[in-house]
Amino acid sequence: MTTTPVDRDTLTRTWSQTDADSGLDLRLTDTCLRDGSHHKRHQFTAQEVHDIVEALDDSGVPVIEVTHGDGLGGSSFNYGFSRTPEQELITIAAETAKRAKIAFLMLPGVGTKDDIRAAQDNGGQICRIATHCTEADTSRQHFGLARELGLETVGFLMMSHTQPPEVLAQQARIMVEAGNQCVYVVDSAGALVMEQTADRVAAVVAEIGHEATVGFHGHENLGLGVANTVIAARAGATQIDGSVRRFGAGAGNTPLEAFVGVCDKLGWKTGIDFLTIVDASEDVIKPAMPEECQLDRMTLMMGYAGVYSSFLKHAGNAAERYGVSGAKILLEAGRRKLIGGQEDQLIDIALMLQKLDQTEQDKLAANS
Ligand SMILES: C[C@H](O)CC(=O)C(=O)O
Ligand SMILES: [Mn+2]
Repeated sequence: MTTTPVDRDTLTRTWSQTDADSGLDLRLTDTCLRDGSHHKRHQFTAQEVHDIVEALDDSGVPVIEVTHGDGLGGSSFNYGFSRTPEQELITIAAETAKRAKIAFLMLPGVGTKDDIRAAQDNGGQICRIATHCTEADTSRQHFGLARELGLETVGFLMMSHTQPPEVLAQQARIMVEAGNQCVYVVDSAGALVMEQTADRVAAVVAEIGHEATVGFHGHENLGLGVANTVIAARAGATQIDGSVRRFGAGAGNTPLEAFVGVCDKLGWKTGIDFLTIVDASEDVIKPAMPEECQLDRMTLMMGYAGVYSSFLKHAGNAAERYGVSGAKILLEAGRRKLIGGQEDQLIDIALMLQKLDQTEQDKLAANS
């Protein structure tokens, strides 16, 4: 393993100087009202968003992300329609939070510049722009606009497990040159294993660490959310995502409350009160979840095969509709290296599996 040693003091200073949360070692973002939207099939009610924001804000969570799971404009036939318009949810979140900043996510090509403007008008303060990790150039004009509007900016390099550290570093450079202030290594598939996380974060820190901050967004599909997040922080990530109770796509995200407890034990200041956030998890977040996020056959397969976590419900739907194994759909999706936006190919795979007999299906799975 090769991890570049990091000057944590310099990094913490970089973002503290531009943010009111100075004094924290790590700045945590809860994403259950965005990543959890996948798990909830985008069915959040206004009341749930109000109650969750209130509870997270009371716990001291400094940033709360609220948007359709696939970002601004995601409410569609392809990704699933929202029960409550996301701009309404952003407005409620901004009106409810007393201290926390409200972040929103957008994927170029799914959301538009007008969606960014509307999200800011409704109280969003942090614009997070996500691209596949080899397509950072598609974010240039959106970062430009966000900075022009005075928004704080964050860039997401999705599916970071698919590229080596040096490619992520080059892509991070493109985002920073476009005006982005923080680049996240995003383990969309929950496929990264410890040192692989550290090496990617360290490479991005080495490339942009003196101009911008670095973040890490983990998923639990191999049960490594907290471990990967700790090692990411040790490698220099100072902005960290998680979702209380793991409320996110696939097996969910790094459980934020557990990570807060770990930070307390490591002496890393997050500004979040452990006891309050544990109560919020039990009393407010749990009742809003359709079910707990599971580490089961389907989600383990996602981590193992490197499949985008938000494919879980789509693969489940296709499996049920065409009477084939959801786990085999996911294995084949991993073999084909599908990325976000290719959800329709899960149906192609299900139809292909339907035509194969059991032995042929097993052979295909074994080659994945
Ligand atoms: C749009 C995606 O759900 C973004 C994300 O959370 C990830 O890639 O992970
Ligand atoms: Mn995610």
